[in-house]
Amino acid sequence: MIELSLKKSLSGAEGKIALAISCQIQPGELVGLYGPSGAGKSSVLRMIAGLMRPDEGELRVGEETWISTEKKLFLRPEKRNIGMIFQEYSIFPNMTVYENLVFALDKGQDKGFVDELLVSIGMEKMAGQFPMKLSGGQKQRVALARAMVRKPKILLLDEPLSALDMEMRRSLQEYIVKFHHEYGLTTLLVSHDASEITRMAQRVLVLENGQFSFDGKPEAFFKT
Ligand SMILES: Nc1ncnc2c1ncn2[C@@H]1O[C@H](COP(=O)(O)OP(=O)(O)OP(=O)(O)O)[C@@H](O)[C@H]1O
Repeated sequence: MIELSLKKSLSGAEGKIALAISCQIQPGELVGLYGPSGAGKSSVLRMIAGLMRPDEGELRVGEETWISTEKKLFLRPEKRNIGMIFQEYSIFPNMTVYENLVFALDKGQDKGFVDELLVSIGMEKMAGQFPMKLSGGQKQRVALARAMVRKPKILLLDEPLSALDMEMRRSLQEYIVKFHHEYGLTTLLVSHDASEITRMAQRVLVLENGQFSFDGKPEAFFKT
């Protein structure tokens, strides 16, 4: 279970936001994170990943404490077993698909898992291609596989589909849901797309004015 209670003062073009959020996420949940632009959705993911420090609060994952400002505890990002995908394609252009995946392996980790992932994303025949030759959807499939190489238990997705056309978007949605089930993940998906969240997630957290203003079934929120 992920249990978080975090505070962070954010400041941007539209002024200050006092982010003060708390929630519990059960293992195996696929949760959508929705809210207006600039509400702090990416910041929530970044704090979970260890890429941003909260001003105050606690983050517990299973038996581990990843953040406790009270105990002055902050687990480094590389120690957190997390996979992450962003909107922008984050694969290395100078490496083939295969090399991109192998590069993400832990020291001493078996390369066999890379072959399994290539099959899972339907790209085993494209292992020798460079990203330049791939479509946006294929690049994001590689990014998804790369995020999975170290067998994370948590997958954080920051609008990974928003640069894709509808057909590729649908296809990648299916890959994400498949991976979520196949690898027993707990997944958090930031998206601006109500239909995407409704299709993929069992639960949506709506971030507004620094707080979760809704926590429940996507159908219940988006029908209003
Ligand atoms: N390290 C930081 N410290 C303080 N404020 C920050 C920091 N990083 C980002 N911000 C500000 O926090 C606010 C929320 O940004 P964030 O990217 O988390 O929102 P978002 O909901 O993901 O937005 P979008 O939907 O447009 O991607 C912005 O005003 C941003 O400038």
